[in-house]
Amino acid sequence: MSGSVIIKASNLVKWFGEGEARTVAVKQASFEAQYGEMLYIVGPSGSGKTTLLSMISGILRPNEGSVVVENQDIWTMKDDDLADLRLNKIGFVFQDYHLFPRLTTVENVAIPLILKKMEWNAAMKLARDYLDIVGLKDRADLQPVKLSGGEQQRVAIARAIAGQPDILIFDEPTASLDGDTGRKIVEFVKTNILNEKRAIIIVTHDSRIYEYADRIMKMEDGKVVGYESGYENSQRHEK
Ligand SMILES: Nc1ncnc2c1ncn2[C@@H]1O[C@H](COP(=O)(O)OP(=O)(O)OP(=O)(O)O)[C@@H](O)[C@H]1O
Repeated sequence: MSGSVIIKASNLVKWFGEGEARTVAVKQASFEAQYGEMLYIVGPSGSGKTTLLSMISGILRPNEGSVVVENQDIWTMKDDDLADLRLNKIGFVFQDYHLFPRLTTVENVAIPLILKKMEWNAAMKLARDYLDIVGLKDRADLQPVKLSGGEQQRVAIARAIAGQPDILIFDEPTASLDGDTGRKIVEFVKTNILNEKRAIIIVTHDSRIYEYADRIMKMEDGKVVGYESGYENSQRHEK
């Protein structure tokens, strides 16, 4: 499936507020993401990255334009179908992990499985397997507060992949991590989580991880203004 389109966003427009208070956050943005690719979205603060992500993941309805995910035009779907798509096809890893502090790490990872109505014991068993994939099987019964930032990030990754999403979205994955841990996480994700049935989208400001991108899409002032390859970009940063 590598090379074919998993997300096609066309002419997306989103504004907030009305009249003089109106801010147009995304202005006619179009792009495609492909199966098997790690696509970065970069750009200055306020350039519309989060708003764009919210529209392609079925969270925020665009004012104009369309989003097609695996051949489904998501903003024409019924609410229930859109909720199913969000649960089954899209996984989010948030900058501050969003782990539930009172649950153990394995319970955190089991959440999407329970939401998909898997029986409790089976969900916990599978959640342990996902923790094993991210190298944290021995931390399964601890609460998140006992883990380092990099470990918590890996728990969030295990939880996101437990839902078996085709599209995995990371919002600033390295922002709370030191440079070395951040690079290791992204390298891990590229080697172990990305495959040809899946796409990974990363919003980041962190040029230290550009080398892992297949493509870097640049946004400015609500618009997509160009692309670079991760390699070109890391070469430039090394000069
Ligand atoms: N809910 C909202 N209500 C009003 N304005 C908003 C809202 N969300 C975003 N905006 C505005 O839309 C513009 C784009 O914001 P957005 O968060 O998408 O940018 P960003 O590139 O993700 O920024 P950052 O890198 O700082 O997260 C900004 O001017 C922002 O103030």
